[in-house]
Amino acid sequence: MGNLYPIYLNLEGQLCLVVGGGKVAERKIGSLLECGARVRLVSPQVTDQIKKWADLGQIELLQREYRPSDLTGSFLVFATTDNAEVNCQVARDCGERHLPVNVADNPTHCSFFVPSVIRRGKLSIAISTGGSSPKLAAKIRRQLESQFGPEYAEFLDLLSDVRRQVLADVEDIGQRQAIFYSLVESDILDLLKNKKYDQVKERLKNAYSGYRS
Ligand SMILES: C[C@@]1(CC(=O)O)C2=NC(=C\c3[nH]c(c(CCC(=O)O)c3CC(=O)O)Cc3[nH]c(c(CC(=O)O)c3CCC(=O)O)/C=C3\N/C(=C\2)[C@@H](CCC(=O)O)[C@]3(C)CC(=O)O)/[C@H]1CCC(=O)O
Ligand SMILES: NC(=O)c1ccc[n+]([C@@H]2O[C@H](COP(=O)([O-])OP(=O)(O)OC[C@H]3O[C@@H](n4cnc5c(N)ncnc54)[C@H](O)[C@@H]3O)[C@@H](O)[C@H]2O)c1
Repeated sequence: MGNLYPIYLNLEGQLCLVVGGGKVAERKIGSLLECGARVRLVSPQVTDQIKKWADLGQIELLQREYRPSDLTGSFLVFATTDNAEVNCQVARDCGERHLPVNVADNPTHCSFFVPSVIRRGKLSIAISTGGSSPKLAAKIRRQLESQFGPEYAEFLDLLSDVRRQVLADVEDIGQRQAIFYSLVESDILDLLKNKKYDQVKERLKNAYSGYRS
């Protein structure tokens, strides 16, 4: 396998098919729902949590064995059964239809892997070991989790607001770059971490008040 190409997908409203309804399916469905995907699940047996999602109308449940026609309309496919042959058939069917497929028990049949993810508001950090060791990916996630605290979510919200304002107010590209640079390099993250919000306001005011066109 060569280098993997990392991308961030917008799954809002997109139909994702999950084949199999066990522990792995439950984890994949949880993260798909967090991203606003529509989930169709096909599996004779399902976990209690999956049943709950179906009862609440949060996912579509087809409680039977997989058929190739289940793939119709899918944007992404996850083969998570405990039957290697079924998973392999799903991968083949997806290959014929040029559909991206994740196969839980066989990295060589995956056209994409699911990474381990840290989220802090709009910041997301994804970690993959190219299928070599999901356990190491999870360990690195835990290490990074302590390094990137909740203040990053607040910082990004501020940066996003300021960015919109600066793009509207400051015509000169050089000046805009200088403002963005000074904010990113400032001590605002530390101030947020220590809840010194008055000083944060001060920093923001100083950062771009002199530049208005
Ligand atoms: C990151 C994460 C994302 C997610 O699934 O949400 C993820 N696996 C996670 C957890 C996890 N995985 C496994 C256990 C059980 C404990 C253990 O056995 O270690 C646990 C639970 C735990 O660790 O507690 C075992 C396992 N995983 C795969 C196989 C099959 C194989 O390798 O052949 C087997 C062996 C089965 C066996 O032994 O029979 C395959 C894949 N798992 C991947 C991703 C992809 C590669 C990612 C990369 O590039 O690194 C890939 C290739 C396909 C895919 O699923 O996308 C998530 C961590 C979330 C987090 O905690 O942050
Ligand atoms: N990728 C990962 O992150 C990861 C992690 C752990 C384990 N695994 C592997 O993934 C596989 C699934 O693990 P699990 O713990 O979720 O298994 P599980 O036993 O909890 O669930 C298997 C599910 O597959 C369903 N199923 C069986 N045949 C089917 C068919 N023909 N059509 C549709 N659904 C069918 C069953 O009804 C059941 O719901 C195993 O092979 C395991 O080794 C992968």
